[in-house]
Amino acid sequence: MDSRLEAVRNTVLARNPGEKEFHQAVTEVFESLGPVHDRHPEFLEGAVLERLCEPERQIIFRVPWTDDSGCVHVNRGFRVEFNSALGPYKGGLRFHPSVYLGIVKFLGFEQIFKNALTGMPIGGGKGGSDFDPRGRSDAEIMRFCQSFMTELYRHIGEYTDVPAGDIGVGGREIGFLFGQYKRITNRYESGVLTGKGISWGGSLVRPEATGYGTVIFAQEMLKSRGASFDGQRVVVSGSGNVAINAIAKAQSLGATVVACSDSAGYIVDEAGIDVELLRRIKEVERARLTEYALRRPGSSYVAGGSVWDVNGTVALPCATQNELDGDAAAKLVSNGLIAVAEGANMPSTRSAVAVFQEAGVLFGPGKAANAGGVATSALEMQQNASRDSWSFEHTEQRLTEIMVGIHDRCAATAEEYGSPGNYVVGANIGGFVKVADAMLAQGLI
Ligand SMILES: NC(=O)C1=CN([C@@H]2O[C@H](COP(=O)(O)OP(=O)(O)OC[C@H]3O[C@@H](n4cnc5c(N)ncnc54)[C@H](O)[C@@H]3O)[C@@H](O)[C@H]2O)C=CC1
Ligand SMILES: O=C(O)CCC(=O)C(=O)O
Repeated sequence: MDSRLEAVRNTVLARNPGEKEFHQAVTEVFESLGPVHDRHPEFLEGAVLERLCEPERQIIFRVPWTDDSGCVHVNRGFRVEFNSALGPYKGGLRFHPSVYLGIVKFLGFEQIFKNALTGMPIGGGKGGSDFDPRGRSDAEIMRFCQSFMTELYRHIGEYTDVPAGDIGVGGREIGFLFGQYKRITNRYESGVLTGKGISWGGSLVRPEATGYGTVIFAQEMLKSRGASFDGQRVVVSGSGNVAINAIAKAQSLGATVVACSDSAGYIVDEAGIDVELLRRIKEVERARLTEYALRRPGSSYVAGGSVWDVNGTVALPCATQNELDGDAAAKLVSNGLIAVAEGANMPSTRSAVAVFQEAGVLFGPGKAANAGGVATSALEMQQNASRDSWSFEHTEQRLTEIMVGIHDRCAATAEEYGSPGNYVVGANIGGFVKVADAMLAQGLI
């Protein structure tokens, strides 16, 4: 790493002790930015990096709620409003027991660059809670969401901060959160949240957008080498919103997706995953992945282990951070992998990324490859602002144009800064320069 940037990075790490995922995200971005600072000394003079790494605002709050038996629980809620140079803070909410400040900050930091890459007017933020939704009834989820929003409402708004979903937060939770916001404020402020239901201000394609966008990005990478999804053997991790829609899109382009996972194990289905069955099991019944193998002849469930043991030519990690390490990467490479696109945020460890890049595998980092979700959230905000509702075809066309644009911008930026084919460099520099220019233009704030 460039020594000027290393000094800033070390200060950031020392100021934020124990936040290892945030440290990892910061380090990975800084490693790309040396050439930019050679060309733009004004970024150093303006302390852009120091400011960028310090969130504009961090909110931590108590979330008390009662379970169905009347027992009181207390969770912790977070919203990190990281950077508003390009627009209102924008980013999802994660409900998962692993959530703490370091996770929310890594996600919020990544979101700044991702949102800049979309070309839409959105800043970066992220939030969530250490609440574990697993096994909770609808009534418990509703009470938790209502309590969470009873504090969060005073910090968000169409022009301030616009949350959405992430792990553990989907359409059901956004509904409960929106209802409580409306009740407290007495305002039907559609643009305050995205990922809403289609009959009350949501956008068609938003549920599919992250998974579809990841595959569109991967398809563009494959095209750069004269290949396509047609005939590829694809391995996906996760079985949530992003994974299911990535599977659907990859198979619609002629690939066979042979495996996907949850936190307890994975399924293998050599005939290609039956997406409608998977959707029913995960999204309607909210059951475990084991159900899939019980109902689908010819498929099998492997308890524990790693889905990356299954060989494929394309890998789409769509579960969670640091789920694919250097050993798994080496195994995938030796099994014939040609491309990886990250549907999840930072699913590959730094050593995994190094293995892929050294082997010449096409590698699309999450902040570029999974930007279709937040981009379609911005399209939802546009529809809300104009009290309009677009067709599926029109919205999907916009998503496709945005993803192709992100791919091309990353490729062109990597080339311009001397790292042709390196989408990590392209995404980090492309996102950074846009935000840094806006920050300098807006003065010392
Ligand atoms: N929902 C969205 O629009 C966006 C989501 N993402 C990222 O995509 C990833 C997945 O999010 P969603 O699909 O929305 O969440 P989700 O809650 O719908 O699904 C998460 C899935 O990951 C699995 N999972 C969690 N930990 C795991 C582990 N250790 N090993 C294997 N599987 C594990 C869960 O079983 C579940 O199937 C996250 O990294 C999220 O930050 C990124 C951009 C947008
Ligand atoms: O749609 C959004 O606002 C947030 C999506 C998100 O959380 C992400 O891109 O990681």
